[in-house]
Amino acid sequence: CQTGEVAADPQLYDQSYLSPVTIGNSELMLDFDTGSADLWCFSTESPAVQSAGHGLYNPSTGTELDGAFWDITYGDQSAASGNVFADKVVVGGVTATKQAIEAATSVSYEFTEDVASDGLLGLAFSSINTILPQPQTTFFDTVRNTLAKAVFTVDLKKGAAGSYTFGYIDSSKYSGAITYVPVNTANGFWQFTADGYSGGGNNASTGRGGVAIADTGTSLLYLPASVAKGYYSGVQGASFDFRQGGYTLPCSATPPDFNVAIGGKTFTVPGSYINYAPLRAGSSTCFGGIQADSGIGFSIFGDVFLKAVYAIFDDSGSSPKLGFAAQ
Ligand SMILES: O=C(CNCc1ccccc1)Nc1scc(-c2ccccc2)c1C(=O)NCc1ccccc1
Repeated sequence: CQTGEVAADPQLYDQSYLSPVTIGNSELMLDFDTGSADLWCFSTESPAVQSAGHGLYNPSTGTELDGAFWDITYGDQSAASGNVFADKVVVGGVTATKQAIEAATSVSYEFTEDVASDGLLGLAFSSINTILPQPQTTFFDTVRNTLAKAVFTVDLKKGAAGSYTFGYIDSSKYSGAITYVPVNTANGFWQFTADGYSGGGNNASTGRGGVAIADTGTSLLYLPASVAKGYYSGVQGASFDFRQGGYTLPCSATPPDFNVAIGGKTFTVPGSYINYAPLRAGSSTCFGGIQADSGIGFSIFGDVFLKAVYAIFDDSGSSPKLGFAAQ
């Protein structure tokens, strides 16, 4: 009965959180991503011009999955592709003896430039794993039956190291009760329904909720356009800047707290989390932590929301469920 815990280290402005993972005999820093289902990493097979500065997986310790390849494109059009090996993976003491490792033979510049990240560890459902001709399981699905309880938890923090646990819920990480909601796995995400929103200007259209996913791999909180518009209508100096592709606000602003009703419980995102980051170093204009989910098809509860709660990703019952508790 395995259990384990691993640190989640915030990158600049909490843009992403990285965790140490042992793959074969390399230790790499991976971005744990509940919004995708591929475990991929830079490798000795990646072109040097693309992998400079990154930790590399050396497939010599693994067994190649003949004829298997992978190719993934994310919503921001960043992309990676390569071939597949089976190798040992250890996360916080939890061991998968034969995990599909997707070794990159090509990555887009966004990944090359993010030198702190050596790849991603997908924690969405294996149904959206991109390996062809036969999709493989995520790390969580691979070790699930060996865990004390088929759950993992997410405790991200603003500007400080948080943690992921596997196989147990850490009662010291939250206060009050855990509120559970059902998960719809049809799209391969940890997808749930939010009941409603409040806070900010004209109370951000309280009452109308919608379909959302819990996504550690996305930095911000993407909400229905009407909710985002309503929220910023109460923030002095905030506006939708189409050149920046979203809402911006003065870095000197203290935006109001934002409340989300889920499972009949209200969770609050402190306003300071919504003054996200300067457009570029030294700018006095900041990008908003709440943005419109237009064109995505659902809302994305990314790190701006997740760092305000303790989140439980529970696949231990007859159907998966998500739990949220106040940190
Ligand atoms: O793709 C994910 C989870 N992985 C995030 C990630 C991590 C590292 C590098 C790149 C991406 N989540 C989801 S579910 C649905 C979308 C989406 C977003 C915008 C348009 C269409 C689909 C995304 C996604 O791409 N998230 C990351 C992101 C990047 C830029 C803007 C918004 C969201």
